[in-house]
Amino acid sequence: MDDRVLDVTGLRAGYGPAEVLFGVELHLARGEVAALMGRNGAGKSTTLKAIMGLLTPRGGSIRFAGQDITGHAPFRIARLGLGYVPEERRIFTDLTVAENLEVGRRTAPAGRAPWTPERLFEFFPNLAEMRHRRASAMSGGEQQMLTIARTLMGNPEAVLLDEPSEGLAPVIVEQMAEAVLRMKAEGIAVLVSEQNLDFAAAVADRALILEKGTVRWQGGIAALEADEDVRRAYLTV
Ligand SMILES: Nc1ncnc2c1ncn2[C@@H]1O[C@H](COP(=O)(O)OP(=O)(O)OP(=O)(O)O)[C@@H](O)[C@H]1O
Repeated sequence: MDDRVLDVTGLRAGYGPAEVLFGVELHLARGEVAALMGRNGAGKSTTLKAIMGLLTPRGGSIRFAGQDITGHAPFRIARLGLGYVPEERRIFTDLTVAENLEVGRRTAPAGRAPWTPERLFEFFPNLAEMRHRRASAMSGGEQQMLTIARTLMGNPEAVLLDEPSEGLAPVIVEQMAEAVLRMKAEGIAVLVSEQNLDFAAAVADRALILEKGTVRWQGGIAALEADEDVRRAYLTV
């Protein structure tokens, strides 16, 4: 069986006249966590949006779970088992935590134990405590956690996570890292866009670095931590 859950080749995308991605190549193995790194504007969010179908690819191909999904609508891609957690939290602020989770519920693929609110509350004890609270009364970090929990209710095989640590307090960042590691323990593959090397090192096996819309470097996280030249060239400001 193919060990790749996601295969992106020669991906080009942009906004109007602006070309942003110039042939991105990346793959994600089943159950692995990979960090998509690079400075502001390198094209990380654009890559995730193009994979998810929120932006129509201008070239290249995207395969997910053995199917060509290039140019497919986001809801069809989600239905195949690809979850997406955008930078801006997408929750219903008028609904409670428990109701938000119900909105995300989708049938699990055969052979996989489905996520239920009860299982998720074990996973995210903070959310359990506030299950009847309206999402509007939650902090930004809590809302981010709820977005992840709701994505899991869709029983994804892989999740695209856009800059989960950005703008969050250190204690929430730690919880976020734990959440990613738990997803990995459940066999869910995660492609996480991230600028913070500490966060990437805490969760990922491998890093890919984007610069100006192409992957310039890829390798193990330990290799990246040890390579000051690469970090200086592509990561630090
Ligand atoms: N909606 C948009 N319309 C036009 N240009 C955009 C749009 N969104 C992003 N861009 C441009 O695309 C380029 C890549 O942006 P992208 O958000 O993918 O970068 P990023 O690596 O995710 O960085 P950041 O951390 O700032 O989100 C930038 O030059 C940005 O200005």
